[in-house]
Amino acid sequence: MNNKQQEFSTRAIHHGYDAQSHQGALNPPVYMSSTFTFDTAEAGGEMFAGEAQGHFYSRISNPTLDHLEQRIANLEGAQAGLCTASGMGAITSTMWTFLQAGDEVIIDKTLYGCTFAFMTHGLPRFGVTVTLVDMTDPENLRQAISARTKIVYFETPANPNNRLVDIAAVSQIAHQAGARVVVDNTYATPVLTRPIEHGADIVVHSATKFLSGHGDVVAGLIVGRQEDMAQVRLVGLKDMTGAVMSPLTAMLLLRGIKTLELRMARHCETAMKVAQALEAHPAVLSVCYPGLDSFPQADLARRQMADFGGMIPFEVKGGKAGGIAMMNRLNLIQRAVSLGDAESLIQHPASMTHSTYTPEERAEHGIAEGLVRLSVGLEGVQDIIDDLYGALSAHN
Ligand SMILES: CSC/C=C(/NCc1c(COP(=O)(O)O)cnc(C)c1O)C(=O)O
Repeated sequence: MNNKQQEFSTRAIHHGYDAQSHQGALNPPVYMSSTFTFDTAEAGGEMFAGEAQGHFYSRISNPTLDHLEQRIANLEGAQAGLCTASGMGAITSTMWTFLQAGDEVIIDKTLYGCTFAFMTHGLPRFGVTVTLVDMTDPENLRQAISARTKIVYFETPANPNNRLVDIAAVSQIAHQAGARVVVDNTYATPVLTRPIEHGADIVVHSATKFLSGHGDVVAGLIVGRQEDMAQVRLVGLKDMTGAVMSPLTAMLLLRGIKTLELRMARHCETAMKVAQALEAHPAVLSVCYPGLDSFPQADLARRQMADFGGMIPFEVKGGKAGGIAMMNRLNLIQRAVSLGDAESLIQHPASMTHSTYTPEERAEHGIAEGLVRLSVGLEGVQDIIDDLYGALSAHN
């Protein structure tokens, strides 16, 4: 194949793997091996010293994970990748690698609940200052950033309210101050947004979600420059967290990623129709979907996203009680946390994924008590809409 970059799905299925180099196996072998033998005692010493290449212990590297790391890096347009046991494993391994007491991290005001807890309660216990900034206006970052700022961190779209951050604008400001930009790309995936192409330094994923797409793994992925990924592998992952991925999980992720582009197209197509149907219903107060003209950051959505994702946060009349009652009347849509699965899932952030925020913090960070979050699955769109309308029809 000439050096023209192949299309996304071609790379998602084939990049970095040659069956003829693996007994003709169409799928990469799964190396369920915790340790690897040395040809000589000296060779072992050279590997530990980093003077020789190769696998010696699966907490550091593994051949099956290697295939997945190369593939996700290619799809995100990064030099290198790293697998972790969970999205939180990806986030914490990255943060511990580049931070020490006295440093500052600047985070956007809306993050997934456990990420928010790690940043605001975990890091400060170890002398790291965490500053919250509303990055929907990059000028707020310019006012807050300083030479102490080592990392600028955000999600776009953000969990749970789909708030966007302008990656290029924020990266330009962060780099002027010498900070690294770390973007959680779980919601968009590289199909819709590739943060590295907009100037970000590191991308993290909860691969538990859209990337695997079948609700059958908990996993994380990190991509970035070669030297940064080597540091996260040997410091954050090997020593600080040990949050390593099983080769079996890597195999399931390689399988899920083959259909990522196909699935994201269906998630987005269905979500657009569901968002429009919700917006038209009299019992619905607000729908925050980037593809709607009513979305407050519609211009940025069209600039930064190839399509608008599968996540729909919305509010119904009656506040929290109304949202909970509506959720309990659903039949097809499953009441469950997590997102990006074939099954449509619905949950209540204030009492579930974002219960780590205080009520005051939720109000401050745009997470309404009555907000419900729908992850639009791959079922028939009319069945999803009928289930929602059935649950809303009883709404007074
Ligand atoms: C207990 S709530 C279920 C999990 C949910 N989210 C996870 C998540 C993580 C962390 O990823 P894991 O460690 O793989 O779960 C990181 N970054 C983002 C944007 C996420 O949404 C959830 O339902 O919103």
